[in-house]
Amino acid sequence: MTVLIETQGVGKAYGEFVALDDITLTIAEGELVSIVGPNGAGKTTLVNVLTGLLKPTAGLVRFKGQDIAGIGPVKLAQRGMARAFQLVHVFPELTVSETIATAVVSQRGKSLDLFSSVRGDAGVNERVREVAAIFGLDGKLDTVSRLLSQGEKKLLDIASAFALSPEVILLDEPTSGVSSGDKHGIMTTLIGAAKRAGVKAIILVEHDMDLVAEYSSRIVALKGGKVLADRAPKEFFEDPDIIANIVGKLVGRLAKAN
Ligand SMILES: Nc1ncnc2c1ncn2[C@@H]1O[C@H](COP(=O)(O)OP(=O)(O)OP(=O)(O)O)[C@@H](O)[C@H]1O
Repeated sequence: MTVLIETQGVGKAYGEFVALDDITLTIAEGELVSIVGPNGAGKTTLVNVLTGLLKPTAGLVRFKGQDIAGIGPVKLAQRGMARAFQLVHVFPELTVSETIATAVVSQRGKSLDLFSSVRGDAGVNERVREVAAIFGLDGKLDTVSRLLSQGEKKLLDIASAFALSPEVILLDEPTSGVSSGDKHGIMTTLIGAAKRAGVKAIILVEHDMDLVAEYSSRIVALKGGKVLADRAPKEFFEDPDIIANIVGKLVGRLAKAN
């Protein structure tokens, strides 16, 4: 298995507070690795380190063998790892086509003089239509994103990350805010799209244990900034310690939220 991402002894402190402690893990081609854990476990901090947004205070983080500590999302996307930008929330008045075009243009290193240049750029338009079609959004190209359903907004966010043609994609609660009936539809759409688009690995941060159990090839559980478990789903959900420390708590939280 080709390793795409690896951390060795990663630590991250916010002042005196240790949010990540000695995290060593790998993510290889073909994997869908879920990162789970209770509130405050360090998931967001870890993901920010893995995507080069935060520089760890200790240890190494590498993507395809190269140090990516703190390199930032733009450089990281150019090297092949992308994360949904939540553009839909930032620019609710942009259409589906303009939102995806923003990502395509940023990847091609063009200036953001978007709407004069993009409309006439056949290459960009073609890529926008291609990405929209993968996500079933081709009928909505001229709809402003504010008017999309919650599920469509999620798909548009993820489509924008796919527009960067990444090898690795990071999905941070891709179905949050979506009704439970639509969650599996979104997951299957995006996993199918990832395969078709040549994405080699997916990192998923997710609280919904149903989704984690169904779609992960491996699960990394964090607690108090440490790796509590790093296992395949079957072993993960059969371990009573994990059920007590992670799954039970999250299921309890979901039950309260629903
Ligand atoms: N910028 C910061 N400064 C100080 N402490 C922080 C900062 N960011 C996060 N923390 C703390 O670090 C710990 C880990 O936070 P993090 O957001 O990574 O957890 P999480 O697992 O993503 O939680 P949640 O599920 O609630 O989003 C928390 O105790 C949080 O309060």
